[in-house]
Amino acid sequence: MAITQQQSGQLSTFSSLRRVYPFVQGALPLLFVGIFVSLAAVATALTIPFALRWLVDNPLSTGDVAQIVPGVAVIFGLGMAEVIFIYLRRWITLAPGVHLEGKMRNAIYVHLQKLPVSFHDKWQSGQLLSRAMGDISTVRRWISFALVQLVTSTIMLVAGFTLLFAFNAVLGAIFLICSLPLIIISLRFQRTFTTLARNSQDQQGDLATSIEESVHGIRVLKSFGRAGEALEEFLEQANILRGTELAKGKANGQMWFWMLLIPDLGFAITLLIGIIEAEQGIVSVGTLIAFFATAALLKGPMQSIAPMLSISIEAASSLNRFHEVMDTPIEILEVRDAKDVPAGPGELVFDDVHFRYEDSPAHVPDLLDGVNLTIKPGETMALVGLTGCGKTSLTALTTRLFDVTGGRILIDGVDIRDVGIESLRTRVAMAFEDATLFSISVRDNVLLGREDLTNTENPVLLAEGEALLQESLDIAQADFARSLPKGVESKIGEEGLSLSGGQRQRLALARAIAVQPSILVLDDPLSALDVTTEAAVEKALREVLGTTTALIVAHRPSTVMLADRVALLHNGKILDVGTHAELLARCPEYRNVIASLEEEKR
Ligand SMILES: Nc1ncnc2c1ncn2[C@@H]1O[C@H](COP(=O)(O)OP(=O)(O)OP(=O)(O)O)[C@@H](O)[C@H]1O
Repeated sequence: MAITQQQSGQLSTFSSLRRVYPFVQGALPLLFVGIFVSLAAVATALTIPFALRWLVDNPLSTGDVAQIVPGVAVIFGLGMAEVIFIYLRRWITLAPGVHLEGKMRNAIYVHLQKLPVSFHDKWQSGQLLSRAMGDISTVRRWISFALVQLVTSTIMLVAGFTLLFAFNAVLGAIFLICSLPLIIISLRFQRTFTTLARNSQDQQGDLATSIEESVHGIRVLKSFGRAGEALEEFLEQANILRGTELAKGKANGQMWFWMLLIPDLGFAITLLIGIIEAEQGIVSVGTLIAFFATAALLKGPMQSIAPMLSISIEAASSLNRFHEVMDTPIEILEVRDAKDVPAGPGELVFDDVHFRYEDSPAHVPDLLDGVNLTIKPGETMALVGLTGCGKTSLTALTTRLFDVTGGRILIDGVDIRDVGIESLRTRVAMAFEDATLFSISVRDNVLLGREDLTNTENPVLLAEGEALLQESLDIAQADFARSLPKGVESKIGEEGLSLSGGQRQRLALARAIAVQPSILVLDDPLSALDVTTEAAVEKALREVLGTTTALIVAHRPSTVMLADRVALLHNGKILDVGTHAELLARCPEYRNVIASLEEEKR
């Protein structure tokens, strides 16, 4: 999805930057200390011209050698103090930036975990990755460096110009007038650079997605001989980004050109008039030197406006991109003071359930258009239907990956929207056809849903976890895990890619079993297994399923055989429920579906 600039994109740079406050709040005292130290550096620097004036107008003009040495020593001391203050500022302001970075990254991670599956369906992972990494780092750089610098430069400019006016009002006014075009140039730069910065960040996100997708899908690309096309597409995106970066560089370069030229021009004009005034005795040489020493000090802050502005604009844009994710509401909400799912036998009821995807066109009827189905405690129900009829969608509703758009789902008589989501997801475990494993050990993958047995020091619980791990592996026929180089401690490659599809499915099944749920929802989790392994898994599963309520999406007739009853999903409704034999005998649509499943199998 191409991310379009949303509401937050229309905020001014200042309003966008202000939104950093909640994240930097805790580190504000340190930030203020940083600004204070920075101002001390400024004050020290601005004192040097006074010392210079004194040195030129007094000991140097009178030739009082005894006073020259202490005068020089004072100037040297002031210079050293300024260096130390600048060093301290850099050191002190590092911590608030790192604090903010951690806080923002944690916040976006937590929010991403809570956002509904529908959000993740719409957003490219590269876009999320670039917002969680690159954009947050940009904001950190702004806080640690640009913000303090900007505040210090502004104060230094105000104080410096006041001093210039105090030294000589005419020269001060000339220097100020000569510097005014910088404001117009800065405003023009801000307009151009805001758009460029935003485009560049979005394009970086698109590029990250492209890399992520080609790495993830490398097998498909290679086997279909599409690596060349993928490379071309990547190069095209990289070229677009290069163009934007070059445009940014050009805008920056132009800005720098004026930022360097204008103060120098102002300096030259003022110097010329200053020399004429000194000639005429209107100002003393000492005052003139002090004036230009101050003016020279102001060149730094003036010229720092360009880079500070560009960092600030980038940070504003990064904050907008960050908030586009953070502002997305968590649609799957818990009721206030949600209770745990009450202990019960595990009856699962779909009561006139309606469901449609957000982006489904208005004229299309609901995907699930009044599903009524009761799965009795301990019963195994297979769910069959033609491809695309909504079986996976129906299973996703049971753990509130999506919410029903009408009707309700009850567990032991309680609406699943009235209980805590965490509690719901420990009572209902799912395994999907597309088995996702994490880059952690086999043990941690299988016991993922059993924090109570892993995140503990208690030896009894740890032993229980070990026994459960072994049992789950046995039931899922995942014995291969024990022969991996480090057994169950072996770390699985990214998303388990170093395992075969069937091995991944078996570990995902073991993970669902290890939750010891009262309701098990399996979305065709055995599709990648050979017939013999599938039979072995089913035999072992039958023992577990004796006490567990199960809803199994079946794509193979053999999976249907595992069930006590079968429900046929047809045109958004449950058309019939019965044993395999009953449905075969009385339901032509069922015979049709079974025939198509057998066809697929061949
Ligand atoms: N996240 C989504 N957003 C929008 N539409 C979706 C989404 N997921 C699925 N769909 C659409 O909903 C319909 C039902 O999909 P679903 O995966 O539930 O069917 P299924 O019966 O499980 O299919 P299959 O048997 O092929 O696995 C399909 O037309 C699909 O394109």
